[in-house]
Amino acid sequence: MSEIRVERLSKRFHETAALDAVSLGFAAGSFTALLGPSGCGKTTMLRLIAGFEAPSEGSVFFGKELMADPRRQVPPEARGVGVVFQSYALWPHMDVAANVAYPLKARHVERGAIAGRVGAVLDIVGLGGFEGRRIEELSGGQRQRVALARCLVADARIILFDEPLANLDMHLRASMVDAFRDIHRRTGATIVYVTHDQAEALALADRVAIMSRGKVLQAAAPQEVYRAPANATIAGFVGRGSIVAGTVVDPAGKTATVDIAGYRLMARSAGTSAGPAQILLRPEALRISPEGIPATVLDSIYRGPVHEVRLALSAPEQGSRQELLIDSTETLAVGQKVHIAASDAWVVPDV
Ligand SMILES: Nc1ncnc2c1ncn2[C@@H]1O[C@H](COP(=O)(O)OP(=O)(O)OP(=O)(O)O)[C@@H](O)[C@H]1O
Repeated sequence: MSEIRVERLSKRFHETAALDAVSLGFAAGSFTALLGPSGCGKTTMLRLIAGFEAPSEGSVFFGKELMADPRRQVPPEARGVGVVFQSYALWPHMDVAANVAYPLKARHVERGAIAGRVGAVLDIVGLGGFEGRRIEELSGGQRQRVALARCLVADARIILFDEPLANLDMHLRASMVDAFRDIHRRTGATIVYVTHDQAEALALADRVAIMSRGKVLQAAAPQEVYRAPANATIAGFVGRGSIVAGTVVDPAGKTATVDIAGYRLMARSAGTSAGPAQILLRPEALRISPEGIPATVLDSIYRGPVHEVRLALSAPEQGSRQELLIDSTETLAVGQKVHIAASDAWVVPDV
């Protein structure tokens, strides 16, 4: 059974509630990224699913089968789950083939069948022909691929990743992201992937679960988490952007008219009422225009094709200074006065 469901799952370590009554389903064959700041409970959730920790309260199901509750705990080795950690947990003195073959040997798979299976998974992770290499002779990325191959050889229907790319440089990370996507396509396994890197989560997963302080704040498709974050914490955590104070002038269902610093624009909303509101503006939806939100350039950093420009809103009635981030193809001078038009905006729900 490759569907996972956790129900009111809690884990306390002394006074710390590492996980706090979380209910979440992971459909068979889905790829979910658990995303959130350090200490929010991502690894704890993974360890409870794998069986390395027992719940304080609540339960873990694989399909209809109960894996764990406070009274019953199916041991990790009986759950049929593959786990890949950021520390590769390989045997450095053994060669690649021996490391990858380990789960098959533990299951007493016939010797003749092992070499073929090992060769096949090494091909999948791009290490065909590396069987005889010693682990100590491999780069970090290659080691991570061996760990992945060892997980795949066991044919697990559920694969759990705990920050598997955290120790790799940017270039290697990009190539491993491709490898993970490929593996998900090939195996159809249910994948739960822990990361605190939002770009990785958005690129890989078909669903992102944003966690904070032991709770899941929002679990939705990457596009939805980015375009329609359920609250200001998520908006600040996923993608670049600015949350500014505005006023909803006309709620009108899913497209509200809002006023920001005296300029009116249309904003998507989940249903809001008239009055003060927080508005999320993403840099790619903003541009310099003859008419728009009045602002002053604070600084400008060249980031490849565009300049990332930080602006102060000219809105004396708002009291505290409010900032806006835009991507501009033009070079702008510090202190320059401009107007900003927005092709998209989101009224952040009040929670
Ligand atoms: N074995 C433990 N004993 C005591 N406290 C723990 C233990 N494991 C985790 N915690 C605490 O539980 C909370 C959640 O930890 P967890 O490792 O799940 O967070 P995380 O989101 O994976 O963080 P990171 O991104 O830093 O790995 C933290 O406050 C942590 O200190």
